[in-house]
Amino acid sequence: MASIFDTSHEANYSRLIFYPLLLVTSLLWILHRWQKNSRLYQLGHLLPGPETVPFFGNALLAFGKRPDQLVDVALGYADKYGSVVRGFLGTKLVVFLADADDVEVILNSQVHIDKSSEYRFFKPWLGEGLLISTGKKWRYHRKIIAPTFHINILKSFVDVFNQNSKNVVEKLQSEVGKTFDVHDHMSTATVDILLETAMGITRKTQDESGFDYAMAVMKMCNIIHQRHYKFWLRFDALFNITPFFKQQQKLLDIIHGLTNKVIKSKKQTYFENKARGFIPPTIEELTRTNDNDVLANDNKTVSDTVFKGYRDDLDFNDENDIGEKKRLAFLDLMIESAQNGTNQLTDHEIKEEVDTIMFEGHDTTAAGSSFVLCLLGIYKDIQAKVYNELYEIFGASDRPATFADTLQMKYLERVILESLRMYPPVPVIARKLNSDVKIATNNYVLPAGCTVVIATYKIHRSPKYYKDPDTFNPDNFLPENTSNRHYYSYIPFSAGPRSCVGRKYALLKLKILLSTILRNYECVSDVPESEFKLLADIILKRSDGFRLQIRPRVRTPINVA
Ligand code: HEM
Repeated sequence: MASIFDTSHEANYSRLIFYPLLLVTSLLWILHRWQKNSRLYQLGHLLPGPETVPFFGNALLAFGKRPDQLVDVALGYADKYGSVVRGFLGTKLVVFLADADDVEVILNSQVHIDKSSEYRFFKPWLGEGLLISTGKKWRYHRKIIAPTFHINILKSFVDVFNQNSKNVVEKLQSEVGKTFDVHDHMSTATVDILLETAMGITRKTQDESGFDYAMAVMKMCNIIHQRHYKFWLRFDALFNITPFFKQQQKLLDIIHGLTNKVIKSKKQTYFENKARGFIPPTIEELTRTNDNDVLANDNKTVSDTVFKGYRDDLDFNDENDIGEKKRLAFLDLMIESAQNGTNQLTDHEIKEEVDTIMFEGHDTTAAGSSFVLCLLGIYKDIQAKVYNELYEIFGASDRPATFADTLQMKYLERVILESLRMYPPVPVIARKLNSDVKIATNNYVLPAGCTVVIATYKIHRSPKYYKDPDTFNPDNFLPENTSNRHYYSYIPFSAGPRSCVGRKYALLKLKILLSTILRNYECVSDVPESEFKLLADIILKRSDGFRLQIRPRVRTPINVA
């Protein structure tokens, strides 16, 4: 009796395991067949790339790798397969492009402007701001935001850039004689500058909330970085049960709390001023150019030439000095034009744009300036040439830089551009295709629905466009070397209609910040480039830290061998 009972119990137990297993296997088989028959899969497999395994595609290739190892993994595949490489992350097709002709097809298009799904991690923070919005909304907002970065408005920020650069120099005094991470200082300075230029919050008017905001921006960037390289954090359901989610909520309360508070108080001030008969100048008035202004060749920056083939909506330095104009932060400009009816932005949309500018303008320039200082610390002869140029402009004086001075910093500008070539702060750009695209390489067709990753870092290091691409050489940006180079072989700020609106702002700020530091300190770095441990999440950084030493500068010209 007992043995009969045991046998039927075992049979029940086997059935309990067998049927669910059969169901799961059948489902996986159906999924696999569906995957194999899908258009994305079939067209994707016509592109070069590593062997795939069922369900995972190529996702396992990145499994167990540290974020700093992923850069080498990705570069290894690019070396093996060439300028077009496909990979499957499960059912998702990702195509990496590293040829300027192919990249131009995507970036120069008015159609392929949608960001890839990875950008959704920014949504709780930036909402539908310029970085992630698309379609009509993006086009409308871009039309409103681009003029607020007009060169005349940027000129009015020169004092802010100078004052904050001076603050950095003072803070750096405590680092003399030590080895320290210069990125911390660049990050703080960048947020301070942004608080003032984007929101009009100065050190004087800033209370604790300004400092908390700066800290929250830095920590939010960190959480988003984690979501990019920790695979499981990509799923909202999992992310929402981790401590990161709670931390994110708190940080967003601080960030949005301050932006909302500032918008409210700025609007109130606007109405009070209006009642007293004071109307601030409009964007049109601030950016109006004088027809008699002649474009002198001396007023062109190196980047005016480098970026002239970008076909974007940013103006050039096409005028002489416009004289003293009132300084208005981006937020003031947006409020003013919303109130006078020039734009239809709601307070909520203005908040999203200000938050976007705070994010985009922060980590990018902090990383960019840190790379420049470390590279100059390594290449002393190049640093000497930069200093000699600064000495010619400023002598031994301590006077702040003017906009006209920045136009004379041609060698420094080449150094910045070269640093952005070798270490582009945004190392890749990702787009989602809504329709098929034929690219120049082998007439390959990239199918609708795939994600295109433009491998800026790889293009910038291609021997096809740069002689000795792994050597730091600011002369790569001499006119004779730039004139015949493919425009899309240099895209640190992206290019085309969706290029970085902050490009001119960034270059002007970098010139003032870096020139002020270099007039006061000599940089020394004993970590060669070969030992940089690059970490590419959203922004390219060094996981080994931006270690630097500084010495007070002896203000005399340096003999360059
Ligand atoms: C060295 C500094 C910077 C670099 C290398 C850089 C690079 C870039 C790149 C590559 C993009 C395109 C991103 C993409 O398509 O995924 C972008 C977009 C953008 N950047 Fe920058 N950026 C810098 C500084 C700034 C600054 C200082 C600001 C503002 C103050 C800014 C504001 C923006 C905005 C708003 C967008 C979105 C534009 C759009 O989609 O229409 N950036 N930036």
